[in-house]
Amino acid sequence: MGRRQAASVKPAEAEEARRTALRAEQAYVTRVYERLDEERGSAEAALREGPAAGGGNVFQARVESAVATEEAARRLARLAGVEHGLCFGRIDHRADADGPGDTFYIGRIGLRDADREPMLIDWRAAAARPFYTATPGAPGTLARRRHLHLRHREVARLDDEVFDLEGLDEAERRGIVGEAALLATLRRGRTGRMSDVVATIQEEQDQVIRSGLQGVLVVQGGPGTGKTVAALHRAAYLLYTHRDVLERRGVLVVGPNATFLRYIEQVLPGLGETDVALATVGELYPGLKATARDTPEVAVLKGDIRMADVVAAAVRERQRTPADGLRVDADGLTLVVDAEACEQIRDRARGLRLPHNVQRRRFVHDMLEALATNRAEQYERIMDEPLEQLAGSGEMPKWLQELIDEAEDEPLLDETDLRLAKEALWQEPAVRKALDELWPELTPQQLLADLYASTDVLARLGEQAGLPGCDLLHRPPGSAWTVSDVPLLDEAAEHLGEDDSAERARRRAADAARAEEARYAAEVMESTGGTNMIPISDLISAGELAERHSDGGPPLTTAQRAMSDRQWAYGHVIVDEAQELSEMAWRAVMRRVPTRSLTVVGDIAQTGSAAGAASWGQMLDRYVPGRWREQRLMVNYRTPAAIMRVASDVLAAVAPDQTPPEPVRDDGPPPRAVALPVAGLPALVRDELAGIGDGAEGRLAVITSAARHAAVLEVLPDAAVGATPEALDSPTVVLTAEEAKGLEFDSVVVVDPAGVLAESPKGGQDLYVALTRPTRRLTIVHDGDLPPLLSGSLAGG
Ligand SMILES: Nc1ncnc2c1ncn2[C@@H]1O[C@H](COP(=O)(O)OP(=O)(O)OP(=O)(O)O)[C@@H](O)[C@H]1O
Repeated sequence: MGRRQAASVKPAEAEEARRTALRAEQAYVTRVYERLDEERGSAEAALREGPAAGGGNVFQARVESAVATEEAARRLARLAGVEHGLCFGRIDHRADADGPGDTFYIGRIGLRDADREPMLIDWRAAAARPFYTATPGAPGTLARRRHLHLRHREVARLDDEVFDLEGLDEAERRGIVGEAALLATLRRGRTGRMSDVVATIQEEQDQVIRSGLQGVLVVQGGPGTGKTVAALHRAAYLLYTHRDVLERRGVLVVGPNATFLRYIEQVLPGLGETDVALATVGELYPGLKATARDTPEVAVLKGDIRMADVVAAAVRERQRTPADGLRVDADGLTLVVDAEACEQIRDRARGLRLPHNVQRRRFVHDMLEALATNRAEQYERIMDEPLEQLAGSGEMPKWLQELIDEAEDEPLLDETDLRLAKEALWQEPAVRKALDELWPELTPQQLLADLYASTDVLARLGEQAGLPGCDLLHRPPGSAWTVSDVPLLDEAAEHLGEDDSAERARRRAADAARAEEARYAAEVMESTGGTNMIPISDLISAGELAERHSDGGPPLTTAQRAMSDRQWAYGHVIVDEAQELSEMAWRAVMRRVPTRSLTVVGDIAQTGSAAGAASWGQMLDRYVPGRWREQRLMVNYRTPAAIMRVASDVLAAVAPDQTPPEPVRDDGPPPRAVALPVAGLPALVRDELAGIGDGAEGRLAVITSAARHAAVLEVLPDAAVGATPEALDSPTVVLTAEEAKGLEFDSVVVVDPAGVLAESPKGGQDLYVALTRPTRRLTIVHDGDLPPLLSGSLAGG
């Protein structure tokens, strides 16, 4: 870290200097917190006061104050999130000929004093950048970087890195204090939640964080290189730098499972950002929270890009024409539309290039017209029969013949007749049934459930799309939706258009809410003196006022609005553990960010899903051919070197073309392998928990093969299980390797490594993932032979 100490300072002097420095920093930090309290106070007051007392235009004021209140609420949320470690750094620029160098304090947010002078620089501001980028080799204009470690509002410790001893005055030189801030942070026990690293961001991470908003940035890095944490800081940085666009359009973070999202959910609020949408792929389709997983074979099929063609074909299958024409019994007649006309009507509807449910309106309209015309023709024939007999008998009166001759040139049905006839026919159950069968209104769920229900259709459409084996997707109707179904539902929704009936219901509910608001707004008008006191030009109608006030609850945040709207276009999307996404999942993600402004975070060496990525190009070139940029993170901040040696042996065997990251830590006990039946786990887990502290801080995960999962749960009944909310809060949790992805624990016990290897769909990546979860201790438990690829770097036990 390139820290140079002032070696000549005597210990007593150094101690006194340290105390003086601490006192000075404490005084500054106290002032900063006082300022934070003042800002909170004024935001709270703005919220409490609500609508500003009316001047001449009470309605305009009400609307404006609603906006101000929303802003105050947002500001309050931002201020509430930054209490912990508000100020964490200080940079001293070198003195030069013009005088002493500037000193800046760096914090989670920017604060100015009552005179608008900066007290705290937001870590994302350009002025804070040297705090992250200065190195001994390239210090820029910095003389010193100081880390302030706070405990609540107290300054507990200082760490200095001095780049230019000459650039500091004598008192400052004596006051140089500290131990490398990064390593101190890394050695802390895990709390079950990811925390921000805003005080110790490393330079290669800083480049990721501050990379431009436009285009696709791939952050490729081995386990523990801080990809996730850097991506989250990037979200906060982008929101700060491009707030105008991103606050409106929103930022979405896609993570591998709900536990992972919970694990990271505190990072952004701690960085002052509370309005970011977090979702798994299983939650991308509003209204659904799919968590069930398919077998690897099925997941591979559902994730294949050719499924897009299968879904498109499944929709076309539902736009039928009867081979012998349509015949419907209605009104005592059998109405007929011949096969050729049916096909023409279908093709006309298809030609609209609109979604199926919208095309359906055209199809129904044209079919009703054809049926109505046919009915009129039949009626005419019926009417004509007695007339023809009359004419044949030669007894046709002249006046009647003239009328018949006149009518010859008139259309069978005029516009009004046609409309009425169509309306009448649409009320006929038999007509509706027939048209629904030919071109049904469909929800994505119906389409997919019907497709999965038919082995024949699956096989046929799969073959047509060049994707054999689709009959494997067969399953009974009513089965739970899986994560791999969600991109297919999304695909189907694109073809079908929004569900018309659901949309109508939503509109009705919104209308009702608006009516209620309008009533309320009218009451406000009345109680505040009526409309005649307000200049007409400034008047906002009750309806308009209601419109702006949502439906009575707290206003929806951008993230909430975005998450409930399938067609929302985000300003930026971050995909974590992105190597796991299938081709179809990428389609669903890309749909949500038409500007293609994305951060893609992952590690090809950790791809566990059989449908996941073998390379970034495989997934991204389709959307941004050759236009994505890659940044690599090479340093592992999580896993100590001895444990990484074991993991690296596995990586060399399962993915020899991948390079493991370089560990920065070299502490902790050596990893060990223990020959032990599952029944011996409770004692081992007890010892391990004792080894990582008092249990209040330390977290332990037992990562097991699926084969041993049930047996492990039986002997560890108190442990939390799987990707559940408790998983992060319990001292011990039992997980599969897939569930452990992205998480970390002080101690990890890997049970049945041979099983984990054998079950890994890609051939071993899951074992690599499991071995790279610990921050301090690793124990491998086996009851058969240890797989040879593990024995090289392990101590027996
Ligand atoms: N600059 C840093 N300062 C302090 N801690 C850091 C820093 N960078 C990373 N870490 C810590 O290292 C650990 C690993 O980070 P993170 O989970 O982001 O890595 P990752 O690359 O996403 O790993 P994986 O691929 O295994 O999911 C976390 O505890 C994180 O807080």
